[in-house]
Amino acid sequence: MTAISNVQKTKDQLLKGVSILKETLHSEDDVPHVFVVFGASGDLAKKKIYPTLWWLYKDGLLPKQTYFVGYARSDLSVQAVRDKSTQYMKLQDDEKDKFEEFWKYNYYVKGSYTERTDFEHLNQEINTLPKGDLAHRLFYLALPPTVFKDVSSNIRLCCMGHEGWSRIIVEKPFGHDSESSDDLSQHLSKLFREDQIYRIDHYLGKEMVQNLMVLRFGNKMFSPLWNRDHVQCVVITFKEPFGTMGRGGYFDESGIIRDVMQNHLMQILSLVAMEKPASTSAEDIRDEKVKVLKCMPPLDLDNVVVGQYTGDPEGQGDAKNGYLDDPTVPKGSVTPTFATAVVFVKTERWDGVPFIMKCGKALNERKAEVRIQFKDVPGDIFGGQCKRNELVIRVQPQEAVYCKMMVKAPGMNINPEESELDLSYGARYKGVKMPDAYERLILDVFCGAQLHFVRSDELREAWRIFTPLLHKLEKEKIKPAPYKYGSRGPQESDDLARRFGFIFSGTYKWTKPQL
Ligand SMILES: NC(=O)C1=CN([C@@H]2O[C@H](COP(=O)(O)OP(=O)(O)OC[C@H]3O[C@@H](n4cnc5c(N)ncnc54)[C@H](OP(=O)(O)O)[C@@H]3O)[C@@H](O)[C@H]2O)C=CC1
Ligand SMILES: O=C1O[C@H](COP(=O)(O)O)[C@@H](O)[C@H](O)[C@H]1O
Repeated sequence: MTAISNVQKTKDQLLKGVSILKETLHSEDDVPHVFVVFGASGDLAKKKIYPTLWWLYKDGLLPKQTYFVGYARSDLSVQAVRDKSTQYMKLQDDEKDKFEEFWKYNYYVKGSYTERTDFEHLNQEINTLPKGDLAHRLFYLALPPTVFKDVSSNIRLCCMGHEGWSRIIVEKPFGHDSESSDDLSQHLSKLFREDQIYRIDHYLGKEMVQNLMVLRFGNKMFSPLWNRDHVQCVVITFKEPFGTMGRGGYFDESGIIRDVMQNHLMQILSLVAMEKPASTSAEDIRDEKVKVLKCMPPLDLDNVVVGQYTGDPEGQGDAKNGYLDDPTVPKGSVTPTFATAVVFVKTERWDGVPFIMKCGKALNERKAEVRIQFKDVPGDIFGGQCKRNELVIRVQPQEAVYCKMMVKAPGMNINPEESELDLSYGARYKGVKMPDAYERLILDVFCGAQLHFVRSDELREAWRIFTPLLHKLEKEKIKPAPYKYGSRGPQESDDLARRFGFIFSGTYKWTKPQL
């Protein structure tokens, strides 16, 4: 089959998938849906939630009668919300009429997060929408954690659907440590059933994270290799090339371990390490993920490196400033902006295999990936020339799956050379639109699909693994290793990875294929 017809086939399959989805959603067309955005005045709402609702709306993926209600303390209007969010909506010239139509379904209600009467007022406003009293209701908490409890209690008291279902979507942070997370979970569980709670970890909405299950369980060739007999180590990386940029005050409360490692990287780790689930149902898959976490002992400080970026005097703009130069960061803060941690999964499959999680801000590039480094080939006959195979699943940017392998260098001699099997999505799936993580996840909430959301027991286990380390770092005020803005992080991180058997040869060179 030619490359072009392959692309067409993929598009056809995707279109078929989308039309099944539309059928499912539109089967509820006669019941109105009301999507309430709490914190409609905020950053998340303008940058992610409203743009996502617009993309879903314009693609015809939402049930026919869906109304959007923004709620916040600020004295705003629909026009003000629209003005703030339009720049993030990637509006095309030929979409202007549809865009006007979208905003006609929008409403704005001003109110506090604490007063019951304000929520009664919100409920009255919802009821005045066409068949509003019968509507299914989705409540998105795009809010700081300080008001989670008040808002969720008030929703329960005043705003639940009478005939239709109600679902609540919660953004991280889900607590600060085991105790605070349990407290929040208990609070929510008194108000809502687990099937009404959607805890967002937006990494679970990314194409390549969702792909992990298919790669692992839809291919015979990987399963015999996916274990301690063949895998030397697994490296899961998140890198961002910018610092906290004036948001240091907010970031300082959490640090990179809470911000990225305890949630996004742990979610990826459990999908890489889990056993094959009994089915693709949300509960079967989440059961397997929880089992992985249960087999992981708490993190040991000896297996962790924390870092904090310093300014690069030769850098441009923001790169000149270190974390501590941010005026919103408390003086002398020891909050890590970088961390590498080695963890173990004590199962028959993985015992002894280091899982190296690495994440940081103000680094040399933007990248998120999973790297499976395989063991050396036993019984070498090539005079030590062969490098370890690596299977890399690049989550972003430029999604790809590639396998670094040895081949005979083309020519008359038999010399091994490093090369790759390369599946670059940009080339293989040219022209196919990759939905944004939030698009997939919000659509899942409409459909009632909980697979890509965090269950309360997953959360509890993840905090169990991280809480002792976090408390120790904070109690002992452990000083992070400095690293320069724009570097790969502190040297200590590479030393740690090497100590656990990861080998970087520095010899691999990738030649981008000419398309
Ligand atoms: N389809 C595609 O798009 C493909 C793209 N490529 C590209 O080719 C380039 C090279 O490939 P890659 O797989 O990264 O292989 P490399 O061998 O260059 O790097 C492998 C790993 O070694 C780490 N590393 C880099 N420098 C050092 C160092 N000095 N000490 C210790 N560890 C180090 C990197 O970690 P860290 O992340 O911490 O820097 C990375 O995880 C990449 O940019 C990759 O994206 C390759 C194949 C296919
Ligand atoms: O959750 C978070 O993720 C973002 C990175 O998300 P991405 O989709 O752009 O990779 C990160 O910048 C932020 O600090 C963190 O809270």
